[in-house]
Amino acid sequence: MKRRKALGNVIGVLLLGLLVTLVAELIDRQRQESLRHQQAAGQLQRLSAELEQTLGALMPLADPLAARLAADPQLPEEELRALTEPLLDRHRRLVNIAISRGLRIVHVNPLAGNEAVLGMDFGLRPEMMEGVRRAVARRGNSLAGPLPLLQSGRLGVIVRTPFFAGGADPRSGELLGLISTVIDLQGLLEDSGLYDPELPFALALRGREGLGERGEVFFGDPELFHEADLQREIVLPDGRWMIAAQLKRAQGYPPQRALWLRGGGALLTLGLLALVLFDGRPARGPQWSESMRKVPLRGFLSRRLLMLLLPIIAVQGWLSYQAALSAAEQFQKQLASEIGLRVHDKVAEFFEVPRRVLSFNAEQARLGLLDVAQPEALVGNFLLQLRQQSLLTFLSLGTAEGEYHAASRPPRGEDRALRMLQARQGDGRAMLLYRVDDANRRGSLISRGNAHFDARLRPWFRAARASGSMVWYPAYRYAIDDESGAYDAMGIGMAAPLYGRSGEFLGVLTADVALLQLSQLLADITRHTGGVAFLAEANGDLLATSSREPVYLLRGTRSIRIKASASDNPLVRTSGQAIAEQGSTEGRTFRELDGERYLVDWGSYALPDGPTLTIGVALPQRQFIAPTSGLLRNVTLVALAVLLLSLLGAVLLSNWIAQPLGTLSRWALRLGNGDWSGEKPVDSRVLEVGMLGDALAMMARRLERHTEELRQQVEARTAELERANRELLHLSSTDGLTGLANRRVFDATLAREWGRARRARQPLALLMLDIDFFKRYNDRYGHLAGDDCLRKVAATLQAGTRRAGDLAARYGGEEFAVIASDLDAAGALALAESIRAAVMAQAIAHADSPLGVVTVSMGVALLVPEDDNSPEILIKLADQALYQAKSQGRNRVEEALGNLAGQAQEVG
Ligand SMILES: Nc1nc2c(ncn2[C@@H]2O[C@H](COP(=O)(O)OP(=O)(O)OP(=O)(O)O)[C@@H](O)[C@H]2O)c(=O)[nH]1
Repeated sequence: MKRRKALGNVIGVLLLGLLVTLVAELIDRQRQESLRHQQAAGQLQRLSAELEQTLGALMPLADPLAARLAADPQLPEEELRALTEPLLDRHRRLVNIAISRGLRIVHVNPLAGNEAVLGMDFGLRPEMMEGVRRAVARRGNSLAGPLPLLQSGRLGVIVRTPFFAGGADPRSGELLGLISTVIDLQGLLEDSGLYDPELPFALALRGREGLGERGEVFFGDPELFHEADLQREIVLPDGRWMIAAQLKRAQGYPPQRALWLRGGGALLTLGLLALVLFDGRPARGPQWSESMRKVPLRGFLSRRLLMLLLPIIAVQGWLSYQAALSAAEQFQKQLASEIGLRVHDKVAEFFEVPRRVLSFNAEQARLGLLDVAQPEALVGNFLLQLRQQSLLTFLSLGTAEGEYHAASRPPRGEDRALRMLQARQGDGRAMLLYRVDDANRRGSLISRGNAHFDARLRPWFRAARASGSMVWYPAYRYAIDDESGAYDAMGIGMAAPLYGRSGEFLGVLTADVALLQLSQLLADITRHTGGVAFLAEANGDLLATSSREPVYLLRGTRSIRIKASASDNPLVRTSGQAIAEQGSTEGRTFRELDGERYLVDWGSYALPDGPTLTIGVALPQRQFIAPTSGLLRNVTLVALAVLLLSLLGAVLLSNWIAQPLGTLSRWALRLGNGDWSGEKPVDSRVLEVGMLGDALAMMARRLERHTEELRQQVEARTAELERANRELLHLSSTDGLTGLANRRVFDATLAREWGRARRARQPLALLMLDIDFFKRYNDRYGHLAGDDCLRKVAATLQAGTRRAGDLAARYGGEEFAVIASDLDAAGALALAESIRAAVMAQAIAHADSPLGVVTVSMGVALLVPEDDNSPEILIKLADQALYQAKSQGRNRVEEALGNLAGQAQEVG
């Protein structure tokens, strides 16, 4: 029975352990799943933003060309080719560029494979007119498609850039034509990371012609829109696309997590099993299986409560710990993302400066508001702009003759007053640096720099010349030989070629920012984080670091770029190496450095129309660990507190339950031992305990009453028994007829008195008495009268023997005997005589007796007990004497004379 119960407990615990483990695993799986969902949502958001950005960067691609065509609509085919060629070269996702005059396409690049497009009229292609109309109505870029491309059958989106008749306000002019830039959609998706089989979700896109959810599905499985896990909107310049994502099936639960969880569950189960198996039993001993040791209720309850509470607390603690970990993880990612985002914003803001400034100036030049022939006025204008743009380092013009006119803010040194730089042909293109006063007037000459500065050899000039349009040029070291080293820095910026009315080349405008400024911005962002942020080119060459280490080395006049993975700053170097190892354009990883763990987070940033850069951020993990460890510590403390409170609660509760029961059981024990004193010791408010106390009290009262009754009954019965015993004793020692001692008592008394007399060496007398002619009496008066006569003789005998040492007994029939101690012969004879006389004196009528009354004959014997005599001899002697009395006439006393005399003499 007990064994079966123990087996049941073991099975119960195993099932409980299994259940707890399964539930914990289920919760963890769900948590993992929701984490995966969150991560996917974040990834989709990032990639969608990337797509928006990539599209956004491609949209204004044809703007400079449009500006050029607006100014000069009749450019010959070769010039058109020269203008479109660099665009196609720089942007690998461009499939072709087509230019229409009015609505008829007059130029397409490349021509090979696109011959069908040439001469095509949009007016005759209604499916294309929609996008064209939108662009014309907006008087700006519009995104059309996606459409299957005539050439490849692949999907392409088309940016329609209309251009209008020029003048002061180009917005009012009539439509001159359109530039159609065809972009490969799949390539676009690849660039933004959306076309990647490794993505954790499947994708579909809808919203052809920017119609959003009303538009057709043009990419992926349309079904996805019905059962999407995630949806997002992609905002286009004149419409929307919708993106739907469905999470791919999980690759399975991480086996390590399962191992941990199941191991924990198994340990918990083992712990519980140990508690159950050794609950209240000695660990070993012969009685282990025979009997269950009794355990106090308090201990029993405490253990049971703990058995119940411990798994709950353990599971609760574990879940809280996991939640805290997850919160910490979220916090960590959020912080890293926030800093990444701020860096990203700053970088975007930084690179927007040269683009904005240059676009403005190029537009001014196109409108004839900047006159290259008036360099003084031009530089004055530049200085004004420089004052408004604190990030701008250079705004310059390089003329077709190699002259140089610039306004500048020196990136280094104490003296940051604006400078005016000029290298004129008249001066042999010697570089002169002047300080500029607040009114933008030329001040003192600071330095004579390069002896023969030729703007045409500078990278910005060459880039603009090569592209024929506004273009980013690669980062380069400034070539201003300033003695104070104020220009010992690198710059990056945009350059745009300027053309005259008749298309003649006038020079190159450039707006440039010193990368030192960017380093400063990055330093501001990461100042209190203990980490670094840096910007590098796609090949890893550093552009700026928040730690402001040099980003290039000088070898003579040559500058050698430093890669992030070779930076002097160990953290930048470690991060650069991590990024190089991973080889992806964005990612997140952890790296150890000097015993500190860092989160390295990087992403790519594509300059609009320019190169793609890498933004890296490395943050020490203690930044995240501090709040996290606080959280974890709190969770652990709370779990411990709950554990202690549970222990205390279990003990208190057990005590509270066990204490009154203990008192009651001790009381019941006292009651069992017959101690009725004392009142009910417990007055509990708990119904069951109260009832038990009342029941025990009632039982005690009943038992007390019952015991008292029993005691009284026993007392009465004992008294009765004693009386009966006494009566029995009396009856067994008394002759029923006469009330004298019977023969048994006579025999015992004689033996006892004989012994006593022998010890005292005193004589013992025996008197034998027999009624004379009693047969006759019976015969005459009847047997009843005979009995009555016997009683009367006995009463006389009793009355005559009142001494303490005398015993009168019925010897048998009508014969009586008297034992008399302490009497000599004379006394014995006298006693006999008095009895005889007393009987006769009673005068009981006896008609058949010679005297007419009842008489008695008596024989007396007396002996001092010796070795040669005995009680039997004494009886015999008395009997002989009686016989003599009978034979000598009756009614007389005879003595056993011979012996008696001798005896008496001896005694006397
Ligand atoms: N009524 C009555 N008679 C008894 C009792 N015991 C003995 N007897 C009678 O006593 C008589 C004794 O008679 P016997 O021994 O012959 O002697 P006796 O008639 O007394 O003559 P002696 O002794 O020679 O004088 C008998 O007849 C018995 O029946 C008794 O308890 N009650």
